[in-house]
Amino acid sequence: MNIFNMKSLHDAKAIVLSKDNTIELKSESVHLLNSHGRIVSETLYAQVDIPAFNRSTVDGYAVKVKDILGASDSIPSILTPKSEVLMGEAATMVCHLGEAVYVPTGGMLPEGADGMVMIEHTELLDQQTLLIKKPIAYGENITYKGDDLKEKDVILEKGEKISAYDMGILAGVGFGQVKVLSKIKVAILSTGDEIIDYDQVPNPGQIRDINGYTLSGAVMACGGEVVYKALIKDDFEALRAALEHSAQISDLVILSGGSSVGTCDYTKSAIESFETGEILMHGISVKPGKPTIVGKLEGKMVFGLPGHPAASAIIFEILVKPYIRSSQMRPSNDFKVRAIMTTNLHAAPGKDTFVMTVLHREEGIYYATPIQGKSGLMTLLTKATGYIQIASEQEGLYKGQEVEVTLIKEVSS
Ligand SMILES: Nc1nc2c(c(=O)[nH]1)N[C@H]1C(S)=C(S)[C@@H](COP(=O)(O)OP(=O)(O)OC[C@H]3O[C@@H](n4cnc5c(N)ncnc54)[C@H](O)[C@@H]3O)O[C@H]1N2
Ligand code: MOO
Repeated sequence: MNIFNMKSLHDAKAIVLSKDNTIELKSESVHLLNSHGRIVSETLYAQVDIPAFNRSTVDGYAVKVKDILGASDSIPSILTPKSEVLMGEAATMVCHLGEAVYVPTGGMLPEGADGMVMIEHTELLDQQTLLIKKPIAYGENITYKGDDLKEKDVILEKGEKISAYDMGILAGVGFGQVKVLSKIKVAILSTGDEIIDYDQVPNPGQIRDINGYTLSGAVMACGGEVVYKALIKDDFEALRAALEHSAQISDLVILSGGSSVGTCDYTKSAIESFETGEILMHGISVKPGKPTIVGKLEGKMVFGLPGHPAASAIIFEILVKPYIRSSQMRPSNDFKVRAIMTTNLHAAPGKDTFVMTVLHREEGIYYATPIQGKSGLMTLLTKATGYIQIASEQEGLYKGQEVEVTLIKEVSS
């Protein structure tokens, strides 16, 4: 009985990421303070120079460098100190030959000066006499107008994610509002008669919804917004109604459970029951996650993930996350670490096998220890630092072999 029309992982990814199936997110304007982690929807250019004026990087005296060539402790150069520059105010004086002007760190350099001497290399004998005991190079201890960023320089390219440092530079050039991609709107449906919410007490045979929350967190971590989250019983009409509502209010629908072929697994038939519904695949040759369904409804992608928490999480990582990133114009850039296997590991022949793994580091080398367990075990995910992918043609991995671990969280040691 060939129930699944199985796709290889490669083909599944190609279908999910094909131009016909990806969406273009709209653009919106957000306040700078809310821009962290958002994706810029148009290239941002500096509108001014940073710094906007020549300024000192030290507390000291602005001088003409040729006045103090060869200055030393034993034969200091003698200059006349002039009025000082005040922080936050324009330097209106001019530094002439034979003169020095006091400038605090970050203060504006007076016209005529071409170097800053640190105060510890000077000695103020009286109001008219300043000894300089060390020479400096032209431009020393000065940042010039536009050294950091010049007007029209690119700050962020379209599609880049805004970091904390980017927020600072955007403030520095005066951006109060930033044009970013709207967050992808995601509906998450946890299906199954046995599923109850966290605040209910399970009767025998019932379990609390884990996937709905894992998937919500995973969507948010990818920069998406969960606009609808619901528990749906194994009831064709209820699932159909939830799918219809989800497709209307979201850009993407994710279901968990009901992807297999049990009598109550309605996901596939519910999608197909709509005129605009279509099944793109049912079954991917991966372990875990084989019964995954990918379809479309009203032009929106619908991912039917397996109910087992680890399987649904792996399929999110390898299929849904790349889909969300492609909608954000960002190629997948999973962070991988090379590590040494601490045990032998068997793979499922003919399938790409994904195994949750703990990483530890000894003397600068990472070691990967697979967490053995069934895909229904949630603790696999909470313990794991990442996962190993064993290609379908490989029989397994051996102890001591170097592998790539794709990180799903930060490495703590
Ligand atoms: N005859 C076959 N049976 C199964 C096959 C198969 O190929 N032939 N594949 C197995 C595999 S692999 C998986 S994975 C599961 C997937 O089944 P479903 O997607 O239909 O998921 P359910 O049966 O609804 O649930 C499986 C398991 O996960 C628990 N679950 C479901 N939802 C949640 C949730 N939101 N939070 C926590 N746990 C959840 C559910 O109670 C079940 O224990 O099918 C195999 N069967
Ligand atoms: O997706 Mo299933 O987890 O291979 O058991």
